[in-house]
Amino acid sequence: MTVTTLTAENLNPFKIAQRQIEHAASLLNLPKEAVEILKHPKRVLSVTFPVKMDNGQVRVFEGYRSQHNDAVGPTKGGIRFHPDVTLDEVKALSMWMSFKCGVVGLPYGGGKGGVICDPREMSKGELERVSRGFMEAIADIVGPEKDIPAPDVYTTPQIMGWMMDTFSRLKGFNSPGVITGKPLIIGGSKGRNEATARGCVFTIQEALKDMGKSPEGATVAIQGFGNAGRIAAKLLAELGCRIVAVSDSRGAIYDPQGLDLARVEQLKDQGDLSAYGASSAIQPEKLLELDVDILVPAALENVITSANAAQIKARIVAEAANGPTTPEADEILFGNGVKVIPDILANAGGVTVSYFEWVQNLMNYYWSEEEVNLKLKTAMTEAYRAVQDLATQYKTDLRTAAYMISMERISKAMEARGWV
Ligand SMILES: NC(=O)C1=CN([C@@H]2O[C@H](COP(=O)(O)OP(=O)(O)OC[C@H]3O[C@@H](n4cnc5c(N)ncnc54)[C@H](O)[C@@H]3O)[C@@H](O)[C@H]2O)C=CC1
Ligand SMILES: O=C(O)CCC(=O)C(=O)O
Repeated sequence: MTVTTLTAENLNPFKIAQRQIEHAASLLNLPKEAVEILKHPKRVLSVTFPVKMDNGQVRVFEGYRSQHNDAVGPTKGGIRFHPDVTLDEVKALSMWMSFKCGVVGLPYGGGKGGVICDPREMSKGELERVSRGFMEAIADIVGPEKDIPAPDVYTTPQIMGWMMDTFSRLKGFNSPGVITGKPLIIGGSKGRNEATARGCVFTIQEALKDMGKSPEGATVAIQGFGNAGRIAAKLLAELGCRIVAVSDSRGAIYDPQGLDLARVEQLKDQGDLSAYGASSAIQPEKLLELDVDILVPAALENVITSANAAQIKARIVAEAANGPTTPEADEILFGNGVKVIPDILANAGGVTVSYFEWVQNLMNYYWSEEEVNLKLKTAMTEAYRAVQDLATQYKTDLRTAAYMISMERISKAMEARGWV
């Protein structure tokens, strides 16, 4: 008799990122030292900083900045404000940034930051003081030629503006290139706010084309209704898709006939999607299992695991979020013929336009929105095609192919520098 021991799936994002690297490395012929280097961030800074809250009390916040690999160029990646931020999450997010930049061929390595806090419970003044406090705490290791932050979960253009201002004051000169995703008036790029979603939609269009399907009438469920999810909903609806379900941190709504997006947006602005109507409310986790053509996870990590992957009915899973699918779930989805457009490709539009913003800051010359969007379309479409071609060649999934392209690129840069 054989006894099968079921071990719990390891949901630690850092361990997951390392497994993804090892899996892609098994199909490549890279120096083993290069693979070992890629499995760890080069530098991690852990900080605490005091902030005076509105009630007069001082609260000490904790945050991190992880810089994964700078062989290709300075490190780049967002800053997350969320109560569940952990050091291992930030490390993984910085690793995913390196591979994301590699997929779209940007001259950057990966970085990421996070502060353990809940902006939904802070006043505007408290949020500003936390933002400035964190930038002051990490100022020594960031900069336009070192490490360039940007927005991520629960951080906004306004927060980028405050952080840029703090950095500039510390240095004694205006330094717009230290951070991207800024308000337009202080050096932001046209198109950056929509870029993550727009890039994701370009990849969905390519996937649909390969399947011989049209976006017209395709049904879509979107988890997360913030920068990535909300704008993806709008852009997909403009292409003729039917958005049947959306969710946020408070709940999910579903209408098989298609949601009235203008009303959903209005309710989100008022802070309560559930006011859409009781008959449309569904269990948030059920959104992932709806019978739709396209599923867009656009919230947090580890939402598609071995526990629900077999129940996913969507034909395309476009990962606007970072790390929504575990390796075990990837295997199940691939086996079931579900096309997963991996985070490091699907959401690379954000950092691509961040790169355009940084370039514009450095040359002090600004582009039209049309120019930005056209350059973004070219970058995303070419990246998608390269990843799809390699996946076909190796009979593997798109995530593995995307890792292979990036790891090869970073490894070559490390060799050229004499690191390995
Ligand atoms: N903002 C950007 O440029 C980029 C963002 N991403 C990724 O996209 C994802 C979403 O980020 P943003 O849209 O920027 O953040 P955001 O802060 O603008 O929006 C997050 C949304 O997720 C919702 N949410 C939070 N917890 C949830 C849960 N448990 N279930 C359902 N919804 C939940 C929130 O209510 C909010 O609607 C993250 O994984 C982020 O790393 C990736 C690339 C770039
Ligand atoms: O725009 C950027 O630099 C990075 C955005 C980001 O954090 C991400 O792609 O996950």
